[in-house]
Amino acid sequence: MIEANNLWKRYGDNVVLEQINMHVAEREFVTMVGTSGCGKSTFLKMLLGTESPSSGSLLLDGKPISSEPGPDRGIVFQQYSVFPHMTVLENVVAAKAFQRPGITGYLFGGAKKAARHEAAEILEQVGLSHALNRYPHELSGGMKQRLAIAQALLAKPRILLLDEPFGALDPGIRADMHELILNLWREYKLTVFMVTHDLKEGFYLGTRLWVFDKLRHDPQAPNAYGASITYDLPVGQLDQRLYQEIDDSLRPVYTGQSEDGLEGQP
Ligand SMILES: Nc1ncnc2c1ncn2[C@@H]1O[C@H](COP(=O)(O)OP(=O)(O)OP(=O)(O)O)[C@@H](O)[C@H]1O
Repeated sequence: MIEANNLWKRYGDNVVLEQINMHVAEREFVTMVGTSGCGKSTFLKMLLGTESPSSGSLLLDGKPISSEPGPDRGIVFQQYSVFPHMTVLENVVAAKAFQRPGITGYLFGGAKKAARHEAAEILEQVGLSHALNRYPHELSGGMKQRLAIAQALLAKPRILLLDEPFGALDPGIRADMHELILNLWREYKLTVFMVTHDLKEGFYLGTRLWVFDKLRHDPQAPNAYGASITYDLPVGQLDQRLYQEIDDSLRPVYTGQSEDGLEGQP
């Protein structure tokens, strides 16, 4: 469904990503980890279509991903991206209105009624039916992310892009969100790409885990080389030593070597 062929991304002299090659089939759940600034969000933005490759190709169904976000792709960010002056229901109805090409964001009559009905249905699926008339400031962090997920799902996307969506949530709430996202992934038959800083979360949620890291590094010119996908693992095959190796590679000071034991097991 999605493939990258020798994909590179540069911002001026800063090589962010290099030599990315991958194939992802429909309905996979890819989790992505890597040190801060290594280009994970940039990669998601290329999948969304708001950034484009500097060279190489990124294809969806064999065609280059268009430079506009399309209804087949929805995204949820870590920062809550909802309209503060609208209720939960209005937020989702507004997301629906903005989906219509060439429209200013207003719906009238029958279209508005249908949108409200659809919005209420999707809000029930994400567990917010009791909060339709609340404003975002009256919601918890987890509830705000449920709302953002509802907005992203509204267009019935095939691909859901998640950029650390649970990074700001407490562990208990995160566990609830994990169950929600796994249920939605199955129910909506989604293909998911999710960035996380939490390796355990990556292994728990994904069918496949990618680690982004630099294959080559020049201390004199830190921007000369970009990150690639250094591990591409089917998640069912977790090995303690490998887990530790990846965990070590995600620490701020990357030594490249991991000779120590198996402390900090998942
Ligand atoms: N629009 C832009 N213009 C110039 N440089 C950019 C732009 N967007 C990102 N970058 C640079 O690209 C690099 C990768 O950024 P990106 O946000 O993709 O990293 P990340 O792996 O998602 O980081 P984090 O885990 O901290 O969120 C950084 O050096 C960043 O400064």
